[in-house]
Amino acid sequence: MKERMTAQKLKTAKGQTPLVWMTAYDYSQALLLEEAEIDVILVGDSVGTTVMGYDSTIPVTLDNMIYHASLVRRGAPRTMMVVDLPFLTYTDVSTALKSAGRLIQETLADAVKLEGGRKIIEQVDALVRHDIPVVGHLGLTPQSIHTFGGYRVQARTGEGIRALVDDARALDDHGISALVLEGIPDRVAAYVTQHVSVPTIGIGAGNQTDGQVLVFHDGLGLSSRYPKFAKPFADVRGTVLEGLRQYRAEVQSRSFPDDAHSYHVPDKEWNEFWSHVTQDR
Ligand SMILES: Nc1nc(=O)c2c([nH]1)NC[C@@H]1CN(c3ccc(C(=O)N[C@@H](CCC(=O)O)C(=O)O)cc3)CN21
Ligand SMILES: CC(C)C(=O)C(=O)O
Ligand SMILES: [Mg+2]
Repeated sequence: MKERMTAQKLKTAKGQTPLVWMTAYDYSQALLLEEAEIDVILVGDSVGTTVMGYDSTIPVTLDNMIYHASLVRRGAPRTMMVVDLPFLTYTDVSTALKSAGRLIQETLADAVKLEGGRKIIEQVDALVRHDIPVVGHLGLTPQSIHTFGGYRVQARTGEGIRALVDDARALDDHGISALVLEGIPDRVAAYVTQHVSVPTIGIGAGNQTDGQVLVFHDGLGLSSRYPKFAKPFADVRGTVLEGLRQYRAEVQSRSFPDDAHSYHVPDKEWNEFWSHVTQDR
């Protein structure tokens, strides 16, 4: 049996075999990820786009995250679980402590993830001081979609790269356990990886980070639209559609259910019933 990942062990995993993270949002997905020995499960606020049908992560609430994280925890009791703090739930130190406290206590999450760098450094510092492991998230941070004006690759200018590196250093100095780098050029992610002490986890950040994270639906071919960085490693959508078409055809042709999928009564019992029916007439 694989040894369980922890916030402490993450730091010693830097520079070793790349870490494998994936998102999950419910019990059945979590069962699969634990069986596949995925290192870390992220309950992402991408639940908003993948499961809830919103256009962005902005409408996702803390109660939504607590609900989904508690389902995931039941399916993967032995896998490290990181949970996203959603939009506007960490605007100041007291709000961040209250939100993260609920997540940790009500879902048994191992760590929380917050988007941003220096502008949320006080919140990060308070969480770490109160013994709540924190994962950082920089680059294309989807909760800032309205500021970015869309899902745009970040840190593409000299000034943008400098700001990202300064944010990464600030988070590292304040005790984060890992850093997600999303939607940035590969060389920038490689540079940040070499200049922080914690493992970097990339998504659309090239292959020189200390690990990768992928949205469940994107990684397994369940999405209808894919960001450029997403690669489906299975065709679950195609397999599901094939099964649904077969089900429909077999119901319509009465080939399902067959004898093997039906319940039966012995002739003797049926005949007894039938004799009473005919007697009563
Ligand atoms: N299914 C899914 N996968 C994700 O990775 C994901 C979500 N949903 N929802 C929340 C955020 C939103 N994310 C996204 C969504 C779209 C792009 C996208 O379309 N990017 C452009 C880049 C444009 C540019 O070059 O600046 C692309 O073409 O891939 C990127 C990240 C990442 N997260
Ligand atoms: C894509 C990952 C990093 C995320 O934050 C999410 O799934 O919400
Ligand atoms: Mg997220």
